[in-house]
Amino acid sequence: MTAATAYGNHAIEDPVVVKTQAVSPPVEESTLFEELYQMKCFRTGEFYLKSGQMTPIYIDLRRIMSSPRVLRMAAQAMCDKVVAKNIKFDYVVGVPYAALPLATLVSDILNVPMLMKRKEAKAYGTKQLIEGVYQPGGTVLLVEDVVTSGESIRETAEAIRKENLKVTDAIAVLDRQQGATANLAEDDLNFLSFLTMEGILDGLITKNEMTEDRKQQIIEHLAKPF
Ligand SMILES: O=P(O)(O)OC[C@H]1O[C@H](OP(=O)(O)OP(=O)(O)O)[C@H](O)[C@@H]1O
Repeated sequence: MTAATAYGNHAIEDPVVVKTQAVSPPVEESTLFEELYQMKCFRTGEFYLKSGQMTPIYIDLRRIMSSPRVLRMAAQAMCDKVVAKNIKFDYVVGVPYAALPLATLVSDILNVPMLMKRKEAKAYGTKQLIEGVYQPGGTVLLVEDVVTSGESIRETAEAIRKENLKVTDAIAVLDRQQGATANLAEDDLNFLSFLTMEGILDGLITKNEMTEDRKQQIIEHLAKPF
């Protein structure tokens, strides 16, 4: 029997219990910032993004998979937001690769099935681009780690929509605030994030690692078209 839940109709046999809110109190932005700071996820210098743009600040959330506690906290933060916004979905898909561990935990915390989108289809086996068990017509929530332009989310949504699945919402741990919200809206995707670049820069000011002037310079740099 398929179980209908607050998150939609699951294509799995067992009754589903949504267990999100009872598990732990909501994650605070400042708490997650501190954990990411301690894990050295924020680096200033000269780095290049997927888009080719130079950035004076690089945010590497791939590091958090090395701490199950912090990884879970980041996933919980996204779950809190999804629940607060009352977003409904039947499947969770992480944008490959960095968001895959996060998506796994979001799937576990919300008890919603996960699917996996490959970067490239394999040339052997089933040759599928989307792995997992799903019913056409189901709705997918996309999970990202860090978003810049939103292009990776857009590409993932496109591949998922080709499988006759719906995608209306995407959530990330962090938005670099470089146009993703507007870009994704053009593709009928609502985008939410738990943290923002501005919040990270403010946090680095409190750590005496950045001045207000430098923050403004960085914001101006990141606002340039790329
Ligand atoms: O919003 P966008 O402009 O698409 O940029 C963000 C994407 O860039 C990074 O992935 P990356 O391409 O480095 O690949 P990875 O996840 O495999 O490390 C990040 O994990 C996002 O997926």
